[in-house]
Amino acid sequence: MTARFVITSGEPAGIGPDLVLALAQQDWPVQLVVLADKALLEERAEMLGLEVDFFDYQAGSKPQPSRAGQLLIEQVNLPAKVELGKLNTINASYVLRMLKRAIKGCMNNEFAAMVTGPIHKGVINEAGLKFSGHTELLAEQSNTKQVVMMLATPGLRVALVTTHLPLRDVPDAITPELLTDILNITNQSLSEQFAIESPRILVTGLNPHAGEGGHMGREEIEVIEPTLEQLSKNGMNLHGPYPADTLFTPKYLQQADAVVAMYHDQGLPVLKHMGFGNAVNITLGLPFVRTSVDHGTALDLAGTGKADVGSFNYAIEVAMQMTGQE
Ligand SMILES: NC(=O)C1=CN([C@@H]2O[C@H](COP(=O)(O)OP(=O)(O)OC[C@H]3O[C@@H](n4cnc5c(N)ncnc54)[C@H](O)[C@@H]3O)[C@@H](O)[C@H]2O)C=CC1
Ligand SMILES: NCC(=O)COP(=O)(O)O
Repeated sequence: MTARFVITSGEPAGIGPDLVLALAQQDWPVQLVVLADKALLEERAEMLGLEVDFFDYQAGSKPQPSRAGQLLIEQVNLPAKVELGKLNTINASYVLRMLKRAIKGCMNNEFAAMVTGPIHKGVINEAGLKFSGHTELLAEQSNTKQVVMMLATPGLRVALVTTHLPLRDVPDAITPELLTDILNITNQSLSEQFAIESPRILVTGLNPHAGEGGHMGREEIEVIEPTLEQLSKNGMNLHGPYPADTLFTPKYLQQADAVVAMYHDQGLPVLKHMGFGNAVNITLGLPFVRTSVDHGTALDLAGTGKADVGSFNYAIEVAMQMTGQE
């Protein structure tokens, strides 16, 4: 049977609406159900000069592959009119309603996967709604104790121990328990969802030169090394901790199935330098498949026709691979 994926269209003032319209320019072997305000998409399609026919999604209907020129929509009402590129706190609830609807549909198997468009974390917080990111919301709403953010581009996968928190708080957040969970989830997901036998995982240190034998920080000696030792005894194929500036060189990466980095801006700039526009963000450890774009809301590009849809397409393709559609 054709698989049905739910697509959240993201921050309405950004490029999310443009990207979902771009998805409708080609056929897909799965059915894509887009959560959005139809009037917003109609207006954006006109601006971009795109011909798209909109159809209303009927839950319970038989899924059919999505066809070029057509978009299946579930209506989500926008509280306020959108000005291109201008964030509006009143519309923050719209973004969260789409996400919660998608999560509910994935949890009850209405959808085989969710693919998310970019949201703006700042405006949601400005609206008084505490929000760190999709990753954290997905864990909370699906009652999952721990998830892993992993970005992937052909030739490199980077999973993170910590995600959206101030840099000042990172060292204290890296405990043996958290590191153990992150490595277990990453290892299990690479084996089961990516069919990699005994994945070879390289782990970064936290400090410059991985602490230089304790002279530049002791987290490697006190937390990272003992955790890797323990998990290696259990049979995991782990290597490190390596200085991040050594690990992210071809000699090391050629032999890696994934890198586990300690924090967001230790791992992601390297991945984006290598594959921006052709990378995907995957949340591992959830009871369903969730993929997303590698970029943000690009407010400067909304409605211009200059947004690159490469990462969104790749996010759908990876969701198809992960759900056995390819
Ligand atoms: N998946 C998600 O929901 C993500 C959301 N964000 C959020 O996005 C917001 C804006 O973040 P920024 O740091 O400004 O990053 P950004 O990715 O929105 O923009 C950075 C630069 O890349 C360009 N760019 C981004 N996507 C593009 C695309 N598809 N095609 C062509 N050019 C593109 C933009 O024009 C800008 O010059 C923040 O609130 C951040 O938290 C950031 C990353 C991922
Ligand atoms: N850099 C990735 C990012 O910030 C997206 O995070 P999330 O919203 O998918 O948790």
